Amino acid sequence: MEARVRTPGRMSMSGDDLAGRRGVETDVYDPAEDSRLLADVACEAVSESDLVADVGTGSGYVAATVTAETSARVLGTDLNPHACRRARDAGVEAVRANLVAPFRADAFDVVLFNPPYLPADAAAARDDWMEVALTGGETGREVVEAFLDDVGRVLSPDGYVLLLVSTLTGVDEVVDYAGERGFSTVALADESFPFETLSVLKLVR
Ligand SMILES: C[S@@+](CC[C@H](N)C(=O)[O-])C[C@H]1O[C@@H](n2cnc3c(N)ncnc32)[C@H](O)[C@@H]1O
Repeated sequence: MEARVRTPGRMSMSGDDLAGRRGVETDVYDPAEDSRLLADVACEAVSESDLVADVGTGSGYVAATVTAETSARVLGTDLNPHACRRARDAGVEAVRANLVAPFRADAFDVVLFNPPYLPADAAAARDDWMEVALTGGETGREVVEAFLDDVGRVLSPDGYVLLLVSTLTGVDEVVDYAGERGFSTVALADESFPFETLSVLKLVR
């Protein structure tokens, strides 16, 4: 599966852009530069013996890439049933789940998440799966914060999170929120685009 580079990316999407994207999209987020950045960092970080969760797996691109490059077992999860089907078609073990809710404590060595992070535009809001893939409530951080509230529970003692964030979402706010949940944070990679910088944060306790 190839990551498709979108120009411009989701960072610069207005409501019209979203509508246009929806016009050519189905129900599943196609891999883009954010997916590729997270996959690249994860391929460097993950070991063969790790059990990995790819939360919000979408097409399964990140999970499939990490499995192919590292031989680690990667379980994909997504709220969107169409995404779960598409990920399975790509060879990914995928389950429908809200974030990490169904998983037992200490289940994963590594949790990956390329979250919905755009602040929602109430005027352009649509009740569909692309909205779920792209927007994180009024601040853009609502899904990320819900994730940070629970992800520590499912991490093994030496486990860590690789989280894709954007300057559009407020990186400092995400780092502060993670800190309040007991995580320290280091940025492993950054990539700048005209309208935003994407970073992959490693969160450890
Ligand atoms: C930006 S897309 C990323 C897709 C894929 N990981 C990638 O990098 O190409 C965000 C994904 O998170 C999923 N998602 C949104 N809210 C979720 C939730 N509460 N629980 C699980 N998945 C969720 C969306 O359905 C979407 O597939």
